[in-house]
Amino acid sequence: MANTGKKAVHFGAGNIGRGFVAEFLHKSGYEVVFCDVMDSTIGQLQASKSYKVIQVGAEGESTSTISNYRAINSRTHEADAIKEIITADIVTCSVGPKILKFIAPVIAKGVDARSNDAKPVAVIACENAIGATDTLANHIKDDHTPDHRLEDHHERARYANSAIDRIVPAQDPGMGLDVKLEKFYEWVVDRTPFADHEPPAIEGIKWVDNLIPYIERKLFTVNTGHAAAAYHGYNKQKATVYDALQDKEILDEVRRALAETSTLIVGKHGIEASEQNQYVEKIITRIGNPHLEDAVERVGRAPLRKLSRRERFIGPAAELAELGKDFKALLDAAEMAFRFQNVDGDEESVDLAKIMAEKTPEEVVSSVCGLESSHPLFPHVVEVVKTVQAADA
Ligand SMILES: NC(=O)c1ccc[n+]([C@@H]2O[C@H](COP(=O)([O-])OP(=O)(O)OC[C@H]3O[C@@H](n4cnc5c(N)ncnc54)[C@H](O)[C@@H]3O)[C@@H](O)[C@H]2O)c1
Ligand SMILES: O=P(O)(O)OC[C@@H](O)[C@@H](O)[C@H](O)[C@H](O)CO
Repeated sequence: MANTGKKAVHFGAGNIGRGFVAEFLHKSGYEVVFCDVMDSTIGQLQASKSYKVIQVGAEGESTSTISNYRAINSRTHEADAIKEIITADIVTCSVGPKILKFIAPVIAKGVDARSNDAKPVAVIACENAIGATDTLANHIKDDHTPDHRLEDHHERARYANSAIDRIVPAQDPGMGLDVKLEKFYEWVVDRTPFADHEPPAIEGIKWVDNLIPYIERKLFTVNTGHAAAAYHGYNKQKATVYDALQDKEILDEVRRALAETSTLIVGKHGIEASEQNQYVEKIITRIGNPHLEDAVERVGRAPLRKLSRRERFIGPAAELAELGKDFKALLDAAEMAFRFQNVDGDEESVDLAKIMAEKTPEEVVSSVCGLESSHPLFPHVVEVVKTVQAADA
């Protein structure tokens, strides 16, 4: 791809960062400056001129080569990262929703030092969370920008929420920087922050005026189904999501959970039931891709986040409970998530085990799931927690 002289700074050179975001930025002619905190990844990126993105699926394999990048450790070389942001066209990130607050200070300093005469930098968080860019923007503006610099902050940066969908499993360490992923992708971004400017030219982005139906449909179908398969699978000692879905009982659980979220999505967003059914079928095929080897531990990672109020189980179940509709399968999957404790390498699963051992069921539901005791879902989740605590005792 010809160099257009445009530059993107991307925080998080992990699976989706290298495998999807950087691939599309590269294809669109941007130089990509990766910012990460893992010396090993930064070192490999600095020592190489290119890496490969390998798409796998029933149709076979295809490969793209990513080049024209640099890399900075933004923790140890913060000043260098700030310098790059001052002259960047785009800042993206895929670091995980809980890490946004740690990258906010460096982005805030870079944005604050930009000229108001330049086009505002487009900031797009590519995380699995509703309103992730808003969360990042709030950290940047509220916690790291002086009050007197807020009034014209929008002259220096525009913040757009996004929904990003592509399954990128944990990579075999022998792969180096190369990334194996599925062929399918979807990247939907809110156009409204760019009403008075052209949005940045990035191949593959679908620009929309109302992102909520897209992000909710994605999170409550792809990620609800994925997580349900992973947690049921983990509890039946399955290694991968593919293995889990070969078990008819688990596949039924996934289908039941997605039937519940479909009721919500169809009713709330005016999506045709037949279109949602097709979407569900496509998701079940995608998460069951035998070529991906997606470990249940990766898909179940961070159970405290996944059991939280706006996330893939409690979020839709709470809305269904308010509507008097069925949410049983979502709570069956949540039960399996509560059982995802002390998993090797997963800090939140260790914290979850501690919380489950030390707190009353009511305290668990209010602190982990963020539900008020007056909410109609509350007593049902309390029963789930009681069951898991009794089994743990
Ligand atoms: N993997 C997928 O299939 C997929 C798909 C869509 C969205 N996502 C979302 O993308 C995000 C990242 O997921 P992933 O699978 O790529 O995870 P990952 O662990 O492979 O990558 C995260 C990267 O962020 C880096 N990081 C951590 N703290 C940092 C900091 N303070 N500054 C800069 N970099 C930092 C890590 O070193 C790592 O390289 C998550 O929000 C995830 O939900 C993932
Ligand atoms: O990234 P998480 O931890 O929110 O969820 C794990 C997977 O479900 C997720 O990474 C999917 O692979 C991805 O969201 C597909 O688009």
